[in-house]
Amino acid sequence: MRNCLHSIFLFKLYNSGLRSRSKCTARRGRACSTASLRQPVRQLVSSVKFSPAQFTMFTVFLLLWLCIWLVTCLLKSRRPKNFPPGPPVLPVLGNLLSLNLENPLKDYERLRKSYGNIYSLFLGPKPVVFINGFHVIKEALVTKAGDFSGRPQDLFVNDVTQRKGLILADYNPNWKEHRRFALMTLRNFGLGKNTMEERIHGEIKHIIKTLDKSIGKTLSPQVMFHNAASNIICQVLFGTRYEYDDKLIKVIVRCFTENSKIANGPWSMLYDCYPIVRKLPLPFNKGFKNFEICQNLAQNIVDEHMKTRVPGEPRDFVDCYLDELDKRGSDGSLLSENRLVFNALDLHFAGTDTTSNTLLTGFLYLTTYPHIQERCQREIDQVLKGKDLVSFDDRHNMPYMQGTMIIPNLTSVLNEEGQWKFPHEFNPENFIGDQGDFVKPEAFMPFSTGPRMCLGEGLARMELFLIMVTLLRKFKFIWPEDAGDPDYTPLYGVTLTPKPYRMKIQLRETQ
Ligand code: HEM
Repeated sequence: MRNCLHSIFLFKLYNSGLRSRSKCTARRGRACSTASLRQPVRQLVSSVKFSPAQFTMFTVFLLLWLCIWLVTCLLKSRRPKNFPPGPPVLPVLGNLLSLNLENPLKDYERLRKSYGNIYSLFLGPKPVVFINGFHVIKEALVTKAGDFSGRPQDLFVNDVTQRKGLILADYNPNWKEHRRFALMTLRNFGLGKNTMEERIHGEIKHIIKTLDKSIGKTLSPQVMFHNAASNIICQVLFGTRYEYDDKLIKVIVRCFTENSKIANGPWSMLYDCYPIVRKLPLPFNKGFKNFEICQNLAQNIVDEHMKTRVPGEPRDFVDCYLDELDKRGSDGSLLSENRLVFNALDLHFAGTDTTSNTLLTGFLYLTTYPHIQERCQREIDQVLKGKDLVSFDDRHNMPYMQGTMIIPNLTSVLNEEGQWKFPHEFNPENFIGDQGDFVKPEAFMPFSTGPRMCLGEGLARMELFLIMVTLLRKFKFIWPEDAGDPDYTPLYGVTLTPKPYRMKIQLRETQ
């Protein structure tokens, strides 16, 4: 396994070397005066006259060069010895033609069935190894964590985020320091304490206000859940929430959702495979523009904090980071004002798209499986009785409700035969033990596992539980009669999003 990663790494080094060399040549070319070149070139062209023998030699030379190029491509795209199996590789294209680049999830599953849990593909000329299934993933991410906790540094997303964030940071002291700082600050701001629950309940009031306006009508929940998730993490990061029609947050959330799709889309795949296309005006440039917009907005927020902060009295993550910078001074720390902007953006993105898409998936299934929705509501009524608000601790008495969190991510493990009672069904029974108690199967790893596992898991779990219970207690969610059959196929992106849908809102009769 280490060998596989090693060859990918070498390939990346090779690529980046080529890229920087071609840049130098281009720069040198630009420095020359084009006018001074034109004259000798014209003279050369007019003085060249081919005899038939020269022409034949030239053609033979060209054909020979083409053959050498083809053989080199063929050799480059052959699987190295001991490399995991996979489908036959085409020169230059690799296995790109065997994938649906808009959404390759079904292809990955098909290849897994043909070649086993560890197989390889060539994305263009780049070899990559896919690992699937609970045991293999656990062995890689936990047992051999040191070998598998790095992150590639030569992809579209690295260039967009300028290699300064946390999610894609390589496994190095910079990642370690920023991860430790983020975890510590999240804890200080109430993760696992009542303060965070209060913040989430505060946001739920706004969700309820939006739903109340739609009683008896249908509503597309996408923007509402994205804004709610964004506001919860924004309060921790920037000490503020934004109204759902606020211009700034609308722009940021739009950039996040677009970039989530662009980053896993066909154009960024092209960008990753063929460095030669990177400077061309192709649709992936939108990703750079979107990120720049977010970066400027986040920089403004940080600038505002620098003006209004009281050192030693942090209001939020940004203030904590600035306090830490003061404390460390110039002791060679890896924290910096510039990195603050990128880390805050990473946390904002990671805390928005993920949680909101999970809520959207949850409600899609609950509206289309009304018997499961009703069973959840019976359990909620029974446990909460006269209680005003649900608290995170109530989850211990709601085994069925906890079991509704099915997340179509890390799909190979979350659907794996042998790991689940009903591997291909939306069925909370997957999480119910013989005694009717809540049981979390080992294969439930939507937050990943090992040192790079999600650092917002605690916050996300709290958000999902409190939001779902509160909304299910008050409202009934109905699949509209004229909406046709539900389509559960997710849209592919950094996180999987359900296709846009509408749900009908009713007040529950018990209310
Ligand atoms: C249902 C919601 C969520 C899901 C399913 C989820 C899932 C994941 C997964 C699978 C990873 C590992 C990615 C990798 O291997 O590189 C991850 C990493 C991460 N998540 Fe989440 N996440 C969620 C919510 C959140 C929230 C609310 C936050 C914000 C506090 C957050 C912050 C992060 C960060 C910063 C990382 C990178 C950690 C590192 O590389 O050390 N996530 N998440």
